[in-house]
Amino acid sequence: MTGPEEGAFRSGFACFVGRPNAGKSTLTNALVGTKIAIASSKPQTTRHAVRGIVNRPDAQLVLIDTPGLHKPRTLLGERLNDLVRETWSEVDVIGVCLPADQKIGPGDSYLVSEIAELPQRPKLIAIATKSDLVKPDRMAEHLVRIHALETELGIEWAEIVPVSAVGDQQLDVLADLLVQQLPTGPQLYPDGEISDEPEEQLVAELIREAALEGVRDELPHSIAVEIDEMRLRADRPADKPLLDVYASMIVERESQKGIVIGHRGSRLKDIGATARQQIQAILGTPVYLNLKVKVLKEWQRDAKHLNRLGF
Ligand SMILES: Nc1nc2c(ncn2[C@@H]2O[C@H](COP(=O)(O)OP(=O)(O)OP(=O)(O)O)[C@@H](O)[C@H]2O)c(=O)[nH]1
Repeated sequence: MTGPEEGAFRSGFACFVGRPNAGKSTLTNALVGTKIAIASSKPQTTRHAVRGIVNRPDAQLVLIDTPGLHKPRTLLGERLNDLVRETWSEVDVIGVCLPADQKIGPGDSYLVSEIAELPQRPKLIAIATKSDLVKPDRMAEHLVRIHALETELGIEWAEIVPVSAVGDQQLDVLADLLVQQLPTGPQLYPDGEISDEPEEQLVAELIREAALEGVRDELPHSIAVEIDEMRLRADRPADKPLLDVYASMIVERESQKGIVIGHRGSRLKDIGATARQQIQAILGTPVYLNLKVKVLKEWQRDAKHLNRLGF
């Protein structure tokens, strides 16, 4: 059946949620594609970090980043959780990522029940991620369990869809399903603008990701990254730009500083190399990266520090 709005342009916001390692980032990157371009314009329609924009002839889907939801033990934890709930209430559709190679557990149920309690609930799509890792019978079992969450938690899935971001299975289907949940409306961002996260914030996030690689369990939320200075070096020819980035990684304790720096500075070197590569790839400019590690005791509990770090 063809409704009156069939064929109309749709636009809106989506975010992916799920336990750590559920495949959210990989999925986002796969949907947005590799052509990330950074524009420094501030988002007009949302205060939240835009992770990427999917532009299609029939729709514009804006993917929003949210930190994970955690049991709050500090002021930072509480603020992050509030931010997450706020973001959830403002998007049109939430993709709940439930990796097919893992049993649905209490963490997943907690997350979904938190969404169920939102006063304004967006549409929900259950995404059985990493479909390439499992056989059809395991996937069938997984999908049945996902379906059962509806009655268990009092929610309703608009769709349930298996996807593999790595194997490029059903990505188009997922994009279509997400777009179907958006209201009709005009483009929210100009064409060609893939991500409009302010550059400094993006660079800080890339450094933080590099720093957490391999030590996520030891330092989950104890690292913040502050950009001390970031600008194009003055005396360079126009066709050979160099971006100078001075950044501090902020930890809470001396022992954490040791972890970040590593044996004879080996980890710090790796972090720098990884982050520099990522920044260069995304900004398209060669980068000189100078990284420092600072201890700011209990920064997560201190409102002044939190404000300064942008939380
Ligand atoms: N085989 C397979 N692996 C995947 C797929 N998607 C993600 N992965 C892998 O799963 C791991 C976690 O993926 P991420 O995208 O970082 O997961 P995330 O949910 O963003 O993780 P957090 O940032 O910790 O919350 C990575 O090693 C990915 O390569 C997939 O479709 N198939």
